[in-house]
Amino acid sequence: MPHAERAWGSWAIAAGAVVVALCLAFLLPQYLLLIGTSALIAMVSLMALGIVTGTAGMIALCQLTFAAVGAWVLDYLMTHTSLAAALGAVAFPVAMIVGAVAASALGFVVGLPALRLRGVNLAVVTLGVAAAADLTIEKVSFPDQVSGTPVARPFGIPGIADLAGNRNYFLFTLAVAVLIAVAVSLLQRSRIGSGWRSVAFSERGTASAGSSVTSAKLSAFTVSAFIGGLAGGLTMGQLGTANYTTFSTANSLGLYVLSIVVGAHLIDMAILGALIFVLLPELLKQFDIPLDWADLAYGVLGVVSLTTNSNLGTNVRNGLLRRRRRQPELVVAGGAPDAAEPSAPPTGSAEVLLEVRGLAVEFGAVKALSGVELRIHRGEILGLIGPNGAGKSTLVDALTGFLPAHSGTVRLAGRPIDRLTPHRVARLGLRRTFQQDRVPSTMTIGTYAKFVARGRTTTAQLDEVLEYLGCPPRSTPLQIVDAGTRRLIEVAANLAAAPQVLLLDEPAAGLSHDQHLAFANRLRGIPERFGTTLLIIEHDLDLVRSVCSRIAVLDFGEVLAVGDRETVLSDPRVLKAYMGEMEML
Ligand SMILES: Nc1ncnc2c1ncn2[C@@H]1O[C@H](COP(=O)(O)OP(=O)(O)OP(=O)(O)O)[C@@H](O)[C@H]1O
Repeated sequence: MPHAERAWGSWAIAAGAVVVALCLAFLLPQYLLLIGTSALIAMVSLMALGIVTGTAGMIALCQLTFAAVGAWVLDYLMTHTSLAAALGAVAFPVAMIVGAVAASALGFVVGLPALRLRGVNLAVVTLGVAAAADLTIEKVSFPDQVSGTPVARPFGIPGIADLAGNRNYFLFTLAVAVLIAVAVSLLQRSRIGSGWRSVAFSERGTASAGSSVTSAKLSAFTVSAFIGGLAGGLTMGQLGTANYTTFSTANSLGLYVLSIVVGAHLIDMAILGALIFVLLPELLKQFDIPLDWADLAYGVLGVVSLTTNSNLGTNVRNGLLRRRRRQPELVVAGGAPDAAEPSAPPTGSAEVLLEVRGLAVEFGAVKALSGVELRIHRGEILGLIGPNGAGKSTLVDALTGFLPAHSGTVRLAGRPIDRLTPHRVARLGLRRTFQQDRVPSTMTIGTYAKFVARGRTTTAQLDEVLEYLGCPPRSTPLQIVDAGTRRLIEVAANLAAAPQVLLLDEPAAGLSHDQHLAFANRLRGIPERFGTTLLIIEHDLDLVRSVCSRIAVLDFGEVLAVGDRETVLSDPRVLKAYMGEMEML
């Protein structure tokens, strides 16, 4: 099913849910209206958590701590200050937003450890935050408990003893939930959302696209905490009062498991999660089963989701949208060689665009690179070859900022870049691709390429570069693209960013023979057509011979030879270095 169709499917489900909720507001009795409001608040919490866990791929076990902060600040402003008297009907929404800002500040702080920690270590830290918050709130208590005055609902809506009050508060919560759903949906489709999805798949891939991994992670935590804080404010309005058990660590854990079960980064699935959240306890009550069994049910569903690498939400979604069960066929790049392409490799100008002097990298006792000197001229394609373990990938890592602990200097168009972070290097116009797959399967080709290009391309230019390299159309989901084609898409996306120099680390791995030939033809035309100078690491010497005018050879971390291809490939030292791989030459 095309991506656009799926997006419309989500909107249709969400719009249908809003209509149903509006109807229910006028049909449901008092008690069910209260449950409906709880479901909407749970939906908001799930959307918030879905940003950090589902989209950005980090574990956060303190989501209700953010809600607690939002609720506490709102409670304080409404019961201990003159805000309500000064602002009247709008005091509640204003206090709710101030509470959410306070929660987002905490989210930023909690996100800081995420810059260094991943997986279970991050889980432990966020769990610690939740436990510390539990203890603190138990000690300081909620302001309404100290004053004995419950929080007044917004716009003069009466309290929970009143049917009209509960209906109006349900509608208020519905309006807030819809606004948040629209905002989250737009964010997910924006550059910021692409950054979250990219960082979940590969931090190196994100940095090489010129995006800051730090910003992506911190923004995910901050936005998630902001929305969590709004959910806390809504809870205060719903209950009028709160204590330390309302936002407990155990409830945070339950919410996390629920988000795993339903895949809450999809907004329609946050609705499903909210329904499970309120209906499961009701069902248990009907059968006189203790409510603790709900936690057990979440636990079992969570374990099933984690072990089967699937979730209830996606399964229900697939069923609702009647998506075909079988895996769609892989999309592969076209591969017929094009006779119209230039036949001689470009030689470039005399200008040195990238200059490497005395570069050395050590991994403990291993000298991966020592005294590397290299000059790449504007407009050329330089081949970098060498036996396995010679230091080729290490060189690309060092040039692009991924190995800060190196000595020597690197200059791009005369500017020193060797102390810059990877995303700064990428933004200055030195881009790279990877040997391993760093292309996130959660995006379409177009979304990914636009993210990598950082606004330096128009849709028409993007289509041109994709077509030039024989890639599938923009709307194709990367999930159904084969591994070799994904590398071509990585090259195309980086070309769309119009870098000065692009370093390609084994770009032809995984391509068929036909695709190989077509790719070689296309590579030769890149400097002239797109103005990008290339350095290519490749084990396939036929490809190197056919596209590179000059070749550099690395062996045991040192430059063994550099010069025009015939001279280098017939150099006896190079032949010796390749002993055992002689048939390649
Ligand atoms: N993170 C690391 N820690 C320790 N040693 C490393 C690390 N990365 C690379 N090395 C070592 O540095 C040397 C150069 O490795 P590198 O991957 O750069 O070689 P390569 O020429 O790219 O090899 P290949 O062609 O197999 O990709 C090897 O001896 C490798 O074992």
